[in-house]
Formats: sequence, C-alpha cells, structure tokens
Amino acid sequence: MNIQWYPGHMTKTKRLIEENIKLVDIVIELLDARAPYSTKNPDIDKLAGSKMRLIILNKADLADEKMTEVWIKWYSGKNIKVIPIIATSGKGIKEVIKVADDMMREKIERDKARGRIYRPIRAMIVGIPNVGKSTFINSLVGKASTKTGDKPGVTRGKQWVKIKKGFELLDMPGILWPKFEDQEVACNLAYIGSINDNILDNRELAIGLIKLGTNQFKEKLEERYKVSLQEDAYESFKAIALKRGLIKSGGELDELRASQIILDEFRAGKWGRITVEKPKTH
Ligand SMILES: Nc1nc2c(ncn2[C@@H]2O[C@H](COP(=O)(O)OP(=O)(O)OP(=O)(O)O)[C@@H](O)[C@H]2O)c(=O)[nH]1
Repeated sequence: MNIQWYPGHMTKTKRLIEENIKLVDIVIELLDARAPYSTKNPDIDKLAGSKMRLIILNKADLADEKMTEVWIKWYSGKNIKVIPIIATSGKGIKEVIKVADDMMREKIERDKARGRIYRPIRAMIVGIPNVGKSTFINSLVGKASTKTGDKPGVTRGKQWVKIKKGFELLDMPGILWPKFEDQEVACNLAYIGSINDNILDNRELAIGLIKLGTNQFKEKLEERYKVSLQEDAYESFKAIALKRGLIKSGGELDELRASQIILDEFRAGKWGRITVEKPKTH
C-alpha cells in the first residue's frame, strides 16, 4: 500500500497514534533493515515520549548481515533495544517475545515497588508503509494466541491480541510517515520499493541506484550484470541494458524496460543482500 501523505492525513494519523500510544507500555517500531535511517519516522521520539521502546529491523533476509550488525550497534548506542527479524519466515520472533518478556518483568518490578497492581504489558507496532507491519503482527500472533476483545473496564473499541500470558498487542499497526522532505531518504525509499514508483522517474532512479551501487556494493552489481561499472552511472546503465539485449525495434536501447528490470531485480534481492545506507551522525 502506498500512502500519499498530505497535511490532513498526517494530522489524523498523528492523533490516532497519540491516542493509542497512551494505552501501551511498549512502542515497537519496525524499520526496513536495508534502510534503517530512511524508513524511520522523524517524530517517533516525540510521539513515543517516555514509553519503553523496541526497534525491529525487518526484512533482514534482504539486508547485508554485517551492515545489520553495524546498525544494531548504532541504535544500541542510543539505548534502544534492536532485534533483526525476517517477518515472512518468523526468524527472530522468539527473540522479540523474549525481550518483551524481560521488559514486562522490569515493569512488574517497578509497578510492585510503587504499590500498583499487576496488569498485562501492552505493546503497539508502528512504522512507515511497507516495512512489514502486517506480516510481523501475523507472525507474532501465530496460531496460538487469541483476541482478547473489548473487555469491560478496559479500552473500549480496541482489539488486543494475547501473544502470551501477560503480553498483549494492539492488533492494528500505527502507520507513520517517512522523512519525505529529504531527497536522499526519498530515493532510498524508492530503491527498496517503499514509495510509489509513479512519484519518481524510474530511469533516474535506476541510474541513481547504479551510482549508489558503484560506490557501495560494486562487486555485487558487477556480478549480477557481468559488466564493468564505469564512473559515469549512465554509461553503466546503458552497458547493462545492452548486455540484457534490451533494444527496441529501431535499434535504440529500451531504457524504460531496463530501468524497471534493474529496480525489480534489486528489490527482489537478486543483487544479493544489500543495505543502502550507513549510519551517519544524523
Ligand atoms: N523479503 C522479505 N519480505 C518481507 C518481510 N516482511 C514483509 N515482507 C514483504 O513486504 C511487503 C509489505 O509487507 P506488509 O506486512 O504488507 O507491510 P505493512 O508495513 O503492513 O504495509 P502497509 O500496509 O503498507 O503499511 C509484503 O510484500 C511482504 O511479503 C521480510 O522479512 N522479508
């Protein structure tokens, strides 16, 4: 799903998230492991306030393993727990439950010390479109859990899913907006297929991706297309199109088809496992 963010839509979403965050103890923020900065919402720190936080780097199967470690260290340095997962296969889900369990125990201790009565720990999942929120909820919920429904005296109108004893999840994820005003972020989101292709010119995008690849993951790109990459990304783009025989009847290169193929293959992980950005001092 692609959402065109306009001010009205953003205000509504923000209000909904603010309302829901009040009801939970943990905010689980999903990022795409291929772009852990670009897929982050710019206002999440403010929105989450003092709630317990957990960052999930999803689609770890498509990201560079070493870079995922680098990103984990980077976010851990900011005192946020980070867990890489593959929501489609369920890899890492047990770790998520374990960490949530530990957080729950800490909270119970704190509550006890304050003389408060026990209640289940509640979490909600947030993230920008396409990071895998629904897939993650499904894999977390699995078959064993049950919907707790609207309990009297509990939040009316919300559906809570019991993941395990003492741990409940709001069954609707919070959809957040990306830092769309940042051009580099917009390009990274487009490379990984997280924003609508219609917004950006595919040809420019494919050439941009080749440029990025030439700087950051040259071998993988050369291996995939069996071409020597040039300094000028457009020259490399043409060489790839030619190698693939993407020529129109008049003999011209079919640049549109080449662009689509390059983007599709990258997004499907056919260039190998790639992370498009490194931590900066953002
Ligand atoms: N390779 C890979 N693909 C994944 C993973 N998790 C989700 N996907 C795919 O990513 C796409 C988006 O997943 P969704 O679960 O619909 O994402 P969402 O965040 O709920 O998306 P919105 O409804 O747009 O907000 C789907 O095609 C999923 O199959 C993963 O761990 N690895």
